[in-house]
Amino acid sequence: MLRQLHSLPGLIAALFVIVLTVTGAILSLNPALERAGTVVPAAGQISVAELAGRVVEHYPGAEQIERTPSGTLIVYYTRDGQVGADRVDPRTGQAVAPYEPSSFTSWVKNLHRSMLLDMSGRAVAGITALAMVVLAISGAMLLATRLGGWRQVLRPVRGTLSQRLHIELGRAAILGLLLSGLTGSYLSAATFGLASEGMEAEPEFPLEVAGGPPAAIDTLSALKATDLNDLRELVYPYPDDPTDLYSLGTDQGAGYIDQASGEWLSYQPHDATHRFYEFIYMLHTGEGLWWLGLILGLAALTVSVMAVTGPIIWWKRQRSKPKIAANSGPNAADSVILVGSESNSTWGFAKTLHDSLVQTGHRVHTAPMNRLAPHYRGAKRLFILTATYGDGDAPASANQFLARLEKITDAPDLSVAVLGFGDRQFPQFCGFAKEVETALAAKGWPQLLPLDTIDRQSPQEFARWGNALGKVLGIELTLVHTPVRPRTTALELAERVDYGAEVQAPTAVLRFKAPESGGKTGLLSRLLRRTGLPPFEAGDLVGILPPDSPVPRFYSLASASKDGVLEICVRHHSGGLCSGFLHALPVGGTIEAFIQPNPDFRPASGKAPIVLIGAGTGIGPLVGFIRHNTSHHPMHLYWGGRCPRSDFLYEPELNAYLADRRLSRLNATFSRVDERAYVQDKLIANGPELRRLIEKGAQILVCGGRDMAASVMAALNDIVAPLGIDVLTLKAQGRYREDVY
Ligand SMILES: Cc1cc2nc3c(=O)[nH]c(=O)nc-3n(C[C@H](O)[C@H](O)[C@H](O)COP(=O)(O)O)c2cc1C
Repeated sequence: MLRQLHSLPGLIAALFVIVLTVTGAILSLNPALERAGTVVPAAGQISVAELAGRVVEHYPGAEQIERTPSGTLIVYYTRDGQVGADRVDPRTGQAVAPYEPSSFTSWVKNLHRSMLLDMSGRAVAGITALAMVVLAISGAMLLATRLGGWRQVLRPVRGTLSQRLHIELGRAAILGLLLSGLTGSYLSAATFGLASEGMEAEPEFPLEVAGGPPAAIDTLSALKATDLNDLRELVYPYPDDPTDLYSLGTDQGAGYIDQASGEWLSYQPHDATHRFYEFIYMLHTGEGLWWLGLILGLAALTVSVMAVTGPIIWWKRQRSKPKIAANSGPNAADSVILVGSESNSTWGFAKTLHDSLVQTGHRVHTAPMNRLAPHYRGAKRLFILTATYGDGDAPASANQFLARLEKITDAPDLSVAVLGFGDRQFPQFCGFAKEVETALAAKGWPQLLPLDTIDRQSPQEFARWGNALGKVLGIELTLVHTPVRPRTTALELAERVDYGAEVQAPTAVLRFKAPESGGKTGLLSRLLRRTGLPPFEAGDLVGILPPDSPVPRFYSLASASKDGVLEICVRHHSGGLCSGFLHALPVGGTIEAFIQPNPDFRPASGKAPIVLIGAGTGIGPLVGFIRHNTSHHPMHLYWGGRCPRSDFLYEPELNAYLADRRLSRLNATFSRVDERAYVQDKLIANGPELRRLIEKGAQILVCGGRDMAASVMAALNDIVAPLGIDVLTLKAQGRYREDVY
């Protein structure tokens, strides 16, 4: 619901919001520009009488003096039968320049207020301002939900570039946008009589005047008692008419002043509602508060970027959403399927189960696990199909499931079957599915079937689970699902560097490029510096499909697409289908591959040092980070291999990076030399220095095998213990990230 509330008005209003905010940002410059070209005396320094006295010396035909909210003084006058208007200096009363309101500003103002139309345009502008309020509030609530509560809303965020831009800009600008949206909505409501503007003071016109010869303007007591900074306008009496009066408007009220006595003959203050209206007007326009205007203008500018990133996020979500037909509502369904997935393959299995149950007459509701509802009114059974990521962690669509489950107190009237999807190569095989099963059992949720697991999307294992489920449900259930082959790109091996054969750790650095398309396109691509590679960053994953297998194997990327090559570092495991295929691949040979973004595993921006830790092929993404460290951010690398003569991966590159300061410190250790040591031993030896780095806010990125990662974590726990923290604290702060396999 919250998401719909955020995305629907967002999409509809995007265009109008862009017009409103870009024009708003332009207009917000005016008060500051005006202020920069204006002398504003301190309060109590110049009275209206003094100013009027100075003005009259230069403008004997002055008819009116007006002061804008930013402090610009404009004198309207008649000279030789011609009317004119000048900006004047309050200290001398002399002209600064002729007053010529900018036609561009009036056009922009018109566009901002009414889309260059009449009242219908004003209504659109008002509704757009309201939509901006809805967007700002629903966006903040979405973020709070996503980050686990209002206290967490300032936590670092992860995600794709569009997501991070959208959230960071939204966070920076939200208060400004809320203020602009709320004040804009109020001003619009006032235009349409839905809110009151109050009454501008309308003093009575005095019927009697003191009479007698007019006194010099700089001696009039009412003008002497009025500070220049309170002036709005002073209108002079008609020349040679002793019965006419001065009309004076100030921030507080308005009235008429006798030409001869200089006394107020009538005066009326503005009412409180009008003063409130003017205050809101000032907050909206920044007129009279130029610095606020600039802040609001900057906030408004972020909207144009968010109006692009928002639809990109929405479109990507729509595209990746599986199309589930006949999806009943959560309370109308008798069977509920909840899906935990990161790269969507589990959705395919869920859809097969959904369709089969619908065909056998069931009403089925299928949704992501994060949408677990507190009640499913008519449901008899709940199926949880979930993948596992990281080191037994939840996939993206299930990362809030356990927290939601925790909040449900009553065991429901339905029974549950959990089916885990994973890969037996990972030590925490289906680790998250097991965690879910344990949490459900601890809460006393009845079991429909014991936990079952599917290795590498095996259609046979899924069909077998379907049979077991059919028996329990008393129906014929045939689950036939062939995993959809991911959309891949062909890449050609351009270069390989081999290491480690002598130490029984054959490892290759493989560099792929897009195959030459030749002809015109190739030339155009070269001219446009296009690489033909899909976009990726170092630290993302590449999924490679070995021949005769529909299931991809993932490798961490050591390059970014802007480098023009896709680089990975692969160790040959005996019997390994994909590593065997890659090690046998000759230069010129091709692979089928696709990118899986891994935005969590990246060096943080900012000045804090980065500590990179890895062993063996784990150096791949770490080298990528160092290669792109052209701003010479302090980076310390700890890496472990077997023997410096045989498997010192990337040795020449690392030395070059040390020389040009992309790498601050290289700590390489080897396990098959006389002083044998592993990377965790080096960490312990350098404990005090690491502690200093961590105290300075260092971020730690670990990449490599699971055993190494466990030893590194244990060593670092000992190292940071004197600081009163542990690795889990650093993890929660986003300062300890792992890419472990
Ligand atoms: C980076 C990464 C980490 C993974 N970690 C695990 C794991 O710890 N345990 C496991 O059983 N499977 C793991 N897997 C395998 C996935 O859970 C499995 O491929 C699953 O079928 C993917 O489902 P999805 O496409 O719906 O996300 C991992 C896969 C990747 C790419």
